[in-house]
Amino acid sequence: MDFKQGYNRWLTEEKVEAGLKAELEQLTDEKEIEDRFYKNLEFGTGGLRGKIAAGSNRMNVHTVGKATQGLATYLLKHKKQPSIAIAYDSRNMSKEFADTAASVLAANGVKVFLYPSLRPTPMLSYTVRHLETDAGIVITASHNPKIYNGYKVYGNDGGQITDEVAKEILNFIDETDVFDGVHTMCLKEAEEKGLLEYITEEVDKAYYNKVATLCIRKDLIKEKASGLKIIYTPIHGSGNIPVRTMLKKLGYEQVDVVKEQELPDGNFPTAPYPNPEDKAVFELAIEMAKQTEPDLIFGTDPDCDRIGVVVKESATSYKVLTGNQVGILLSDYILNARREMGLLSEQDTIVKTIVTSDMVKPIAAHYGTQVMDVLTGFKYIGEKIKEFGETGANNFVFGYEESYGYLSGEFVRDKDAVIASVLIAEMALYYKEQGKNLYEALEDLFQQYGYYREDLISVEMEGKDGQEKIAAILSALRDNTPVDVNGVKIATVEDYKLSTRYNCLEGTQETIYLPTSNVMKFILEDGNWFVVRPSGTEPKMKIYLSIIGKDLEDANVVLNNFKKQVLAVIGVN
Ligand SMILES: O=P(O)(O)OC[C@H]1O[C@H](O)[C@H](O)[C@@H](O)[C@@H]1O
Repeated sequence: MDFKQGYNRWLTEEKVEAGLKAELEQLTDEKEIEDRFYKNLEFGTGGLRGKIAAGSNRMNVHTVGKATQGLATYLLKHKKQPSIAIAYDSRNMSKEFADTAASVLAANGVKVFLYPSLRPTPMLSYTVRHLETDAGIVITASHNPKIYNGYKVYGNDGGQITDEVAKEILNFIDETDVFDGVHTMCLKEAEEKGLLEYITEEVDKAYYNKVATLCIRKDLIKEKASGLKIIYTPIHGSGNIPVRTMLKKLGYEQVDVVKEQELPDGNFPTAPYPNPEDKAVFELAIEMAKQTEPDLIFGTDPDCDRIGVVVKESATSYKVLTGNQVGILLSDYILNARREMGLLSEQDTIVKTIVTSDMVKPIAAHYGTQVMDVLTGFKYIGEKIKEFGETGANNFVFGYEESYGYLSGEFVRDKDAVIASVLIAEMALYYKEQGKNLYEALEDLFQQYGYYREDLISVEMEGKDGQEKIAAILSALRDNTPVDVNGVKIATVEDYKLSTRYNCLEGTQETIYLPTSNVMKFILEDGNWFVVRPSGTEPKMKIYLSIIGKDLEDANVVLNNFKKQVLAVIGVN
């Protein structure tokens, strides 16, 4: 795409929104202009995600309008009178983009159900199922910094759209001219014509009632919840009301919210990177904890699909558990509680992703249950829930990713930090009754199943050059496959692009039955592994590492060494 042509068109086109045009007129840096116009913002299975700014490769009312026009065309092709639910989070421009999407859909005759105020992403997933709409949209860039926004599309099953559907929608988007091809209707007119309805509290209530059904040790909660001291931070996002409502409903009376991070604010003033993976977002919560000594500290990201848990490690130090560690704790807790309640069955299945720790495997084996691996992305876990519903061969009990996403139950088909907060509170309460905090409970699991440790290295690679560099690194790994890491042989190479699992020791190969993706996984003879993949949501290459140590200290040493060795193998430093 000739970026100069695109730039000139946006400069001269009448329909360009005045603020965006003014922004474009100010641009002088040729590289910046190229990056904004060398392509259209990509629409993939994750929908759109990009910087909020003017340009064809940016998030703005025009690119959102174009994507929505493509989506409307897709819906109308498959259904005579389609309907859709729309939610948005606390980000800058989220409400505006939600309104733009509603306006375009209504103009195309699609019936829109729009939330009147911010809601978590998982509540949209629920709403699609509850209102039986044909699709859903959430405006959010999840945990990304404030300059980003995004647009995720859901199917009528409440899960994020599949690769196939995304491709079909993309074709319609590509056929749409960003200015002349997008229909719009003012929202007032849409309401009058019955094409727009605002979603009422009835849906919130139905969702809260469903979440309450996921508690396992119900008596324990009834008797003891009021004694658990919790510090919670919504990190300026959409979790504040739903998480507190749920905790209150269940009887957790002692919930202190971090005041400075309580209210929605798209500038994330106290947490520039509003990601519960980042310890910095918990600094204020930890300060509070030093005064009040709570039993549990946790925080949810802006669209409340991710959750981070902080534990007290020693008298003075607090630590954010990794996504893997919370997943391990919850997996064991859920299976154990199900066993105690007589609910456990061989069909019980935990679904995780290929970049998530394998420590859950011996745990599931201990309870006689199963673990299934899928590609990175919660949509693949959502797809499994759907498949289990169809075949009846498995019973979905829990799904999680190392990236701080968890889900139990079947009425939501995406990671849900409201649900996770309720489960984590119940788990903390259970261990409190045993005289342990979550850190001690985790230590017990390590002792029983092995000292699994994981790490994630994210290498920033911005723009077009960055994309090319990541592709080149993966090609090099594919073409000149490493044979060892510091003398330890690589036993298995999984290439998810070619769908092959190669046993390097025996020279045999089998097929991987997962959708294709440009991901390489290397499993060493000693069971340690690393994975390389491009992030689908940020300009980053991600390297995931997993090792098993003899004890906590050994695991730290092994992990540190492994990190250096793997970086050397990949040729990144
Ligand atoms: O592709 P990445 O940047 O690693 O992000 C991967 C993550 O993207 C989104 O947040 C999805 O909802 C997650 O399910 C997924 O894990």
